[in-house]
Amino acid sequence: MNSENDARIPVTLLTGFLGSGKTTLLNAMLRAPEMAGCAVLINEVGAIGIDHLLVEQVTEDVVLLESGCLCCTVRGEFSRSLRDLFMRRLRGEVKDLRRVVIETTGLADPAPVAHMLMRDFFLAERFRLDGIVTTVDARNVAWQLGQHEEAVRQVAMADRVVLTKCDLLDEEELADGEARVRRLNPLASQWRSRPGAMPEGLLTGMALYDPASKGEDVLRWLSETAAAEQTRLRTASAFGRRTASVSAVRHDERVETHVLRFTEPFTWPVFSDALDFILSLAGERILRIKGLVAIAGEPGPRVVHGVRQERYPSFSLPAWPDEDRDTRLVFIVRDVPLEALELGFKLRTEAASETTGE
Ligand SMILES: Nc1nc2c(ncn2[C@@H]2O[C@H](COP(=O)(O)OP(=O)(O)OP(=O)(O)O)[C@@H](O)[C@H]2O)c(=O)[nH]1
Repeated sequence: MNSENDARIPVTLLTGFLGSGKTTLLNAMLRAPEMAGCAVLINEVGAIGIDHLLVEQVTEDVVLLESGCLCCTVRGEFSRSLRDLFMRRLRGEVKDLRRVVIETTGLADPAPVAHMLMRDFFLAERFRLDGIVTTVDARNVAWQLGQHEEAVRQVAMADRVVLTKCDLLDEEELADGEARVRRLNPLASQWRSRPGAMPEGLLTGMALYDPASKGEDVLRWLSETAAAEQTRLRTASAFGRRTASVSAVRHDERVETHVLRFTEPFTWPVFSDALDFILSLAGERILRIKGLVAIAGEPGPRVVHGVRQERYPSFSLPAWPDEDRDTRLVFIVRDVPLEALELGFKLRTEAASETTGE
């Protein structure tokens, strides 16, 4: 069946390593007129979700998948959410559903998600995996592809790759990033991001996702997923119950997500200094930071982002996006205990308060 006379709802999988610009690209995509009628499923690991609060509310249908990493819990909340979406459309509660975009976590392996969309009978009859779009952080491409298997899989399985942070690099560095991507996946088309805009034609002409065009590795990952699924089904029927995970260990076990929460507002210089202190101590062991920070006297939170040791410009929201007014910081780290982060923050903010008398 060609995709033009296929009535199934196209699903785009938006993936990419930690901090590579998925949410930024998603916001740009949702502003594009051709994305009208798009529902969004956002998956986040960690005790709190922040990304869904930062997706601009141009679509009413933003669903947060928070019960764990999508690739590990694919049979649970993810398939349920897609089913619910379809049933709500049938009941007329979702008026216009022309596309679904699923933003995965930065550590997700796309293979189980792709496998589920292609093999689950209910879903495969109603939705079609249109394609996989992967964001690649041009500034950190060598580190990501060199050290993180998840990043390699995300690029290898992509139909379209968007190189991000291009505004921060020169032509030679960008060409190097593109060449690294091409070596892993010569068939994926590549785009360079432009701040605030969806790359032109990014989603046009994406036919059905075709794993066969992606090389042997991708076929192997998909078949490993299928084999794990068979084992799961056998185990499930043997014990008469369903289990949630497809694979016991899919991620680097040393990578953890910690959440710090503070009830008292900060002053910006004190917070900023404490965060810099943590970054200087933990260094390369910090993979990603993001959070909402309560600043005394400001009506909305400051949004902070960091990838490895680099902090990105923070910005203020005019109002809090939900009822919760606490500072919430998510740290994705390797080999950094939560207590070290807590202690670092405590020491530094207390010292600053003593100096300034706050
Ligand atoms: N200069 C610049 N900054 C960017 C670009 N794309 C993203 N960023 C910044 O990079 C940081 C991370 O971007 P996100 O869009 O949150 O990245 P993400 O992939 O959704 O992050 P996770 O969900 O944590 O994996 C933010 O501070 C963005 O503003 C870009 O093209 N140029």
